[in-house]
Amino acid sequence: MSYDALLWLSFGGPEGPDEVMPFLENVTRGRGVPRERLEEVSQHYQHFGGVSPINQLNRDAIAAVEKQLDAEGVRLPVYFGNRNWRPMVEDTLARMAADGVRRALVFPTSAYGGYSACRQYDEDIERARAACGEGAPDLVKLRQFFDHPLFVAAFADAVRTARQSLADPDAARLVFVAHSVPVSADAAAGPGEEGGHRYSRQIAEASRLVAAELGVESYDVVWQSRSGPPQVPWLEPDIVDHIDALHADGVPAVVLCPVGFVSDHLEVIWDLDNEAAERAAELGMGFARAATPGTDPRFAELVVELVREHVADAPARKLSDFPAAGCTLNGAPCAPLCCEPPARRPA
Ligand SMILES: CC1=C(CCC(=O)O)c2cc3nc(cc4[nH]c(cc5[nH]c(cc1n2)c(C)c5CCC(=O)O)c(CCC(=O)O)c4C)C(CCC(=O)O)=C3C
Ligand SMILES: [Fe+2]
Repeated sequence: MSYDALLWLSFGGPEGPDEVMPFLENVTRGRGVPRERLEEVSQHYQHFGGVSPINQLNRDAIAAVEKQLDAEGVRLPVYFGNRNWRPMVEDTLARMAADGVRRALVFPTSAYGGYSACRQYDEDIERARAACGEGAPDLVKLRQFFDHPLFVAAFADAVRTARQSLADPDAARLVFVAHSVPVSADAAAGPGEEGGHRYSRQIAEASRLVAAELGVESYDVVWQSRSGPPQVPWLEPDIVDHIDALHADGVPAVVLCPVGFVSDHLEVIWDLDNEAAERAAELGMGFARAATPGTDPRFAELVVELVREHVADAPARKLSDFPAAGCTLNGAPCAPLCCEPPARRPA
């Protein structure tokens, strides 16, 4: 099967103070996130002049992928579209259609399964194709890559580098962090034979692989950026509470690995570099945060490898036995009953 473009599909973020609220409204429409939470999160963005780094990080990553495609002699123009902010994927897809694209691969900027990390990108694909109407390009999403050797190696090296910034590197506890999701959403995502929990299991698996690469036997997996109403349970513990718990156990320092993300976007630089770092400082603990892999040259290699693997119908290069799901046509779910949205709560 041949393809005539690659669509880079991401979350999106504001690029100025006036864009913050409209962006947050796009993210949370119909999701029952309390107004107070929105006000609070908008302050995180305003702290950085209303600019999330995510769009520029995506543009930089795309430039690196274009170079890599070129170096490997793969002729595939790359387009950039987002779920929640400009460039919106609907507009990008319309431009692709106008440029004569008939069939494109889609790289979603999330390595994982689950509703928010996988299925919601399928919904974006469906929505953009519906908006495009007659002549919408066919869109084939690339697979989940949480256990790809290049993804794991980039995180492992980033942890090594972060650790070196600490006074006593060997005393630091390794803590993996990913975006929390509602417990019900996690339980609902994953086909029958997995019994749901695809997202949290893949996070645990990626963490295990990175720790193994580092030769670290004991580590933790915790969550960040909880949203939603307080009475709804989300995956726990939260990273800030966890730092308290480690301190109470006499742990002198932490090295955080944001294994759930591919770029140092706002939730990483606020919730980890700001909130978590501040708590560690208050407690007199050493703190270091590993970089995400998006700017590592191996990430561009990984993306091009996923493209080539798909086009050649080659076996997936992966370090775990977990299914390499996520690869579907025109926004279809990756398995029956996989990653369907949990029942929505009224706002
Ligand atoms: C699993 C997951 C990922 C990882 C997978 C992936 O990377 O796709 C992720 C990534 C991101 N989440 C981001 C930002 C936000 N997420 C929110 C809200 C939510 N995230 C959720 C889950 C996830 N989110 C969920 C279940 C909600 C509740 C509302 C809902 O059910 O949808 C909100 C609303 C305000 C609030 O925090 O309450 C914001 C602003 C940004 C961009 C940061 C920037 O601007 O640089 C990125 C990359
Ligand atoms: Fe899925």
